[in-house]
Amino acid sequence: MKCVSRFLLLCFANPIPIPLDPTMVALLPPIWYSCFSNFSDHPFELDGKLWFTVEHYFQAAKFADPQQRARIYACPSPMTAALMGKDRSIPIRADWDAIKLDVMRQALNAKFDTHQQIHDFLQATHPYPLLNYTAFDPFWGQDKRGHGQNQLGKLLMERRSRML
Ligand SMILES: Nc1c(N[C@@H]2O[C@H](COP(=O)(O)O)[C@@H](O)[C@H]2O)[nH]c(=O)[nH]c1=O
Repeated sequence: MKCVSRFLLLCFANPIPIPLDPTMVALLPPIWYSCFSNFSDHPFELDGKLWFTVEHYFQAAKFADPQQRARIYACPSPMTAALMGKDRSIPIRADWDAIKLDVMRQALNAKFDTHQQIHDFLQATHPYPLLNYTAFDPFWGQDKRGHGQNQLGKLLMERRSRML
């Protein structure tokens, strides 16, 4: 990866690199970074099953109910898995807030262990900050004003630091 500035943020949920300075230009098409989205089509095995996306695994893990887990597992797209995971007509695990970072970490590990190409691409983004750029998710992402915890970006950078 070649960038003219080491301060470029690589944004992947809405993959538009944000130059912090007008002289900064990414030399890769922004869409390439979408492989870091949890919606990306990179299946992996975990807990004895083959999961279509990280989003499927993460949303299913919210529920103790095996039927709801099975429905999310079989969702035809990550968006339908995300919508089903937000359904509160079936209760989520009481300890969800305490475990959700670990669940996401496990799924990301499985994804990047399974797919060598995106593993190498994640490694190649070093030392650029990774930003899950979204106005709609103040926990997993961050908006253009810097509001939000960017926990997904942080987990990806944590995974990347173990590759170096
Ligand atoms: N809505 C959306 C994404 N949101 C994803 O939703 C998950 C958080 O779900 P929850 O904890 O239920 O709010 C987390 O995986 C986050 O990345 N991601 C994307 O790439 N594209 C999207 O359109």
